[in-house]
Amino acid sequence: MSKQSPIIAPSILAADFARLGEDTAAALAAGADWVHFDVMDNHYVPNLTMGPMALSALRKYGIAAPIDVHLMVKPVDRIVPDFAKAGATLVSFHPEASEHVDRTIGLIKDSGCQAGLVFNPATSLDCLDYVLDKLDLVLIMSVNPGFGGQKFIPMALEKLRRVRRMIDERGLPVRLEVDGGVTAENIGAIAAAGADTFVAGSAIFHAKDYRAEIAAMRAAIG
Ligand SMILES: O=C(CO)[C@H](O)[C@H](O)COP(=O)(O)O
Ligand SMILES: [Fe+2]
Repeated sequence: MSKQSPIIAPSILAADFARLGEDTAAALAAGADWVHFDVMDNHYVPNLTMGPMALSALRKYGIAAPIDVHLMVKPVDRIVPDFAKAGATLVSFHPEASEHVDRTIGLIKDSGCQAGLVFNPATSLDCLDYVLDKLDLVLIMSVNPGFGGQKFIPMALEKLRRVRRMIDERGLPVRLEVDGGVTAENIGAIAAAGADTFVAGSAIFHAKDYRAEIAAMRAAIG
């Protein structure tokens, strides 16, 4: 199993919160594949964003694309079924935010969602040895979580290469996602390091022309 077809997932953290439905729909109409939905709890990370009600509102508005929920909340288990009911497609969490990583993965799957595990820049990949075959996605953070608009941390590239090797050696259909500071300028190097799923917030939503920005990203991925 090698790299899967590229997915571009705009982080709506950088969208206009006063017109979230329209802005999300505009990014999808401009060629994005997924919606990346950042959930911050002012506890696991020092910021506060959106919950299941906002996700449900996007579904009601008519957003039908896969919604990739990035949970930066601790503890994580209690809120997982709420996001599943609200219409999440994939739910990712940080191992530090769960007392029992394997149990949380099971909970996400039993709720009817795909499961992802997220690694901060300084978090070890050790637990992946034990759970990689149960995951649908591994997310490598290329910034410290909590805020959009930060600069890409280059050491994420080596981590991506390591996870790409693990996925390929085991022949697993696991997506490898990157999140934080992704731009049309650095996305080529990120793809070459093994990522196939790209979150980009500021680069897309702060661009004048979403379509041109997404097209430039796709061209650079190759
Ligand atoms: O999880 C996140 C931050 O914790 C965001 O998804 C990430 O920062 C994307 O925003 P940008 O592309 O602006 O860096
Ligand atoms: Fe994120």
